Amino acid sequence: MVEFDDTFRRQLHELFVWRRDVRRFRTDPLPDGAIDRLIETACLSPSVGLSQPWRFVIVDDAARRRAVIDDFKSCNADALGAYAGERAARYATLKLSGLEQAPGHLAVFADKASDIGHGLGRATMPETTEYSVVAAITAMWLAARAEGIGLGWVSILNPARIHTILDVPDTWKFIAYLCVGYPEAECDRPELERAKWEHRRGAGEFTLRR
Ligand SMILES: Cc1cc2c(cc1C)N(C[C@H](O)[C@H](O)[C@H](O)COP(=O)(O)O)c1[nH]c(=O)[nH]c(=O)c1N2
Repeated sequence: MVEFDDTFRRQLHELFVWRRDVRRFRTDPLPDGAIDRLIETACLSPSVGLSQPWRFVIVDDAARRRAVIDDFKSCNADALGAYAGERAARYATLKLSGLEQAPGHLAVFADKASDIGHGLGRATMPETTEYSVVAAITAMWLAARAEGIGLGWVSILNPARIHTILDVPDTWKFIAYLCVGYPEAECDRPELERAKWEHRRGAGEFTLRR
């Protein structure tokens, strides 16, 4: 039996406040085993039917990393092209990945074909497989921050291309490409808010009572 006290709860709240999506990394390497440890923590996450559908690919190969970076550049150029006027000008100023600097690259997939969990909870909502993987990523994001490690989620990528680059089974659905490393700086406000792209809103805007 473990009990959590007020001090822990205050610190946990600070962890939520100070977790960031990181795009600006120092290039110094992560300690040996850091990514494996984060994956171990992620595997403690809730999953539909205890299916543990997360699949992790640590990307160390330089050619594969280069191919992912090239795909990001191509997708980001397309994304920029979809905006016009002032919004396009602002988009062009944003830094939307730390792929070039981050010492760690980690791709995360959902295994849609796994029998683990015997289908429990998935018959009516098959998408709960993907939800489970996102829950694991969130746990990893917070665990990393608690160690001073930053994590940046990159979704400006072509999933089919990532499949080919990483040569993973067809039944794996691409969920996230994560940059991992030490952040250049810490902040308690999202970078997109500081860049005046969007502002963070409070819970009152998203909560209904019925
Ligand atoms: C599913 C998903 C996908 C992405 C992101 C997040 C999530 C949850 N985010 C990070 C996102 O911009 C960031 O979380 C918000 O701006 C809020 O900032 P903090 O995470 O609070 O720092 C993100 N950021 C970025 O620069 N490039 C990207 O491709 C993505 N993609």
